[in-house]
Amino acid sequence: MPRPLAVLIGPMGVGKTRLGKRVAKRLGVPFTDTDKVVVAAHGPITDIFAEHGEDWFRGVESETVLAALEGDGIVSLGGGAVLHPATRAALAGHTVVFLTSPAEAVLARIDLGKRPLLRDDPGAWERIFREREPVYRALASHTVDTSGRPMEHVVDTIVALVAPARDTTTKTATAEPAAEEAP
Ligand SMILES: Nc1ncnc2c1ncn2[C@@H]1O[C@H](COP(=O)(O)OP(=O)(O)O)[C@@H](O)[C@H]1O
Ligand SMILES: O=C(O)C1=C[C@@H](OP(=O)(O)O)[C@@H](O)[C@H](O)C1
Ligand SMILES: [Mg+2]
Repeated sequence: MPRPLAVLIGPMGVGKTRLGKRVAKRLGVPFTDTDKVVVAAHGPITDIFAEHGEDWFRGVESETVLAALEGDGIVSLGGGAVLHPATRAALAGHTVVFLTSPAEAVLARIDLGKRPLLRDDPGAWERIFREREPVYRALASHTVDTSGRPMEHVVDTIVALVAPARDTTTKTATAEPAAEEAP
């Protein structure tokens, strides 16, 4: 059964989407951003929050994450996906990379208009992060600070963490038929 090489978690704006895409490209594996899947099916996240509320979004988000965990490659979650118990349970046993960054670095980078939880109160980032941090840490197999260096360097770090798992998968896949051919 396929499984992701790594799942990227962490608060809003740390780079899960951008870095995940670049890591997948570098490794030549598929990339799934669960927010993008939700948006493709239901429209912009700000509109979903306004029309259906956060709880509805979290339900759809969790179903989307569970489906993505049945696939391969790199999977990036939305920052609050780990709030859902089913998502947390499903992440057990996966390679989970917690991306983190100081608040100042994040708030300097992101488009607040696209993040409904921060748009009217950017100071909420730090508060939301502190609330969720124990959950991120509990789920993480690895933690990577994405601030203070060029994105490609952060990509290098994540690739170095994740590539050995891909190499093992490849070797196992090629080794099995050879073993069967032996007398
Ligand atoms: N290491 C980095 N250095 C500088 N900018 C970054 C870095 N990582 C991400 N960014 C920028 O921060 C913004 C938010 O990134 P994004 O991938 O959407 O974060 P997330 O998915 O975690 O919310 C984007 O504009 C992205 O280009
Ligand atoms: O932290 C959160 O609760 C959210 C993070 C967003 O994703 P990113 O973390 O990719 O920005 C998006 O899922 C939604 O706006 C809610
Ligand atoms: Mg994202």
